[in-house]
Amino acid sequence: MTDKPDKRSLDQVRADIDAIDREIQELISRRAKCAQRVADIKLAEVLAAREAGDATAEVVYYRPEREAQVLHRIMERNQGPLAGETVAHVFREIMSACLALEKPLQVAYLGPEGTFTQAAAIKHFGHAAVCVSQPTIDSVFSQVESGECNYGVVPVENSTEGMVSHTLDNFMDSGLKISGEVEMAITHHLLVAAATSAEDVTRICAHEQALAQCRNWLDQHWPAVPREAVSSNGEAARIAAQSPGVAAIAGDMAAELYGLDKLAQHIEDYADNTTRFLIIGREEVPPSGNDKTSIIVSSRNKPGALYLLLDPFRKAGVSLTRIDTRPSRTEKWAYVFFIEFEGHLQDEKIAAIVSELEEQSILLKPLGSYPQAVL
Ligand SMILES: O=C(O)C(=O)C[C@]1(C(=O)O)C=C[C@@H](O)C=C1
Repeated sequence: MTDKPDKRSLDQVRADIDAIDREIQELISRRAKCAQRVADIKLAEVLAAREAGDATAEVVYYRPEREAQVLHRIMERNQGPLAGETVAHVFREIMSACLALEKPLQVAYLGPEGTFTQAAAIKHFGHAAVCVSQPTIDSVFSQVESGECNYGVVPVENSTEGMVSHTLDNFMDSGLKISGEVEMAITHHLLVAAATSAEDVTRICAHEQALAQCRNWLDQHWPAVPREAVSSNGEAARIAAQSPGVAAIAGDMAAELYGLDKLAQHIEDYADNTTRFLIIGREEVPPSGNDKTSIIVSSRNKPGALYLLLDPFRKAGVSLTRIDTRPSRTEKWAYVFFIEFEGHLQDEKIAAIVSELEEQSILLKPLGSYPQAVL
């Protein structure tokens, strides 16, 4: 049996916590000053490059490969009692704040507010990034292309609903690069305005994908209540906040944003429902040591075409993480494949595979190499 702590020992431990907090705060300030110094160095380097005749040189404040390395190292050296991922989340926010001191990032995401895409943007960039809601995937791309926003966040695949073809189609025409990926476990709740009871609910609203992902649960628990598909779960939550008769299916972010109560939690039919998002930007990302590469390849419509495209990966022992095909949109493209694999375009082995593929395909477009998701 452990002794009940007395008042003095509680005070003592709190005094320890106060002293530790002071130290942590000092260290965070020192770290932030380092980030400011980093920003000065980056700016000086770009000014020197411009003076030397490189008119296109631009300061790149956000460095995804460096952030991934920092977060990996934090998780590796973690000794507990906090989980490695928990500590990494804290450092994610510290780096986010340090980067905002260098330059606040504008991040376009597929909105509206309260959707999982916004949650993905915050998970990846931290709370110091300025996240800007966009009505469509196209406008996320165009905001980044025009330089209005530094980066964009778009959904690319869902473990139960499959790939988001509109995102992949955008890559065919865009010069943007993938600079990162985020995975989000998607958990849905049944949400209502405060003080609404189950008996008051006469309609359930959600995006059609969310309605599909919760179909069995709804059939079992709410068979008689009409369901209505709306443009997003965030929109459903907004409606529920204004109309007590409406329940919304949405995630924690929407519940918090609109101050909704949970009538039921985790109502999705499949527990491991995950959505993957891509970060899009204008720069190529240097290797982090733990990277993925995405390419678009089109090949001639001849027997064994897919086999020929995949064989270089098999020979080099490189793991594919995804392969998808889209209907070709030009006459000469017979097939268009989206292929993702482990490694970086700057790795010799990967560069050799890509040049072998180039010989066999009508078109090969690298979409970028980027650090594998850490959190
Ligand atoms: O190392 C850099 O290039 C930094 O700008 C510093 C820092 C950090 O806080 O650690 C901040 C932003 C970058 O995205 C990466 C890392």
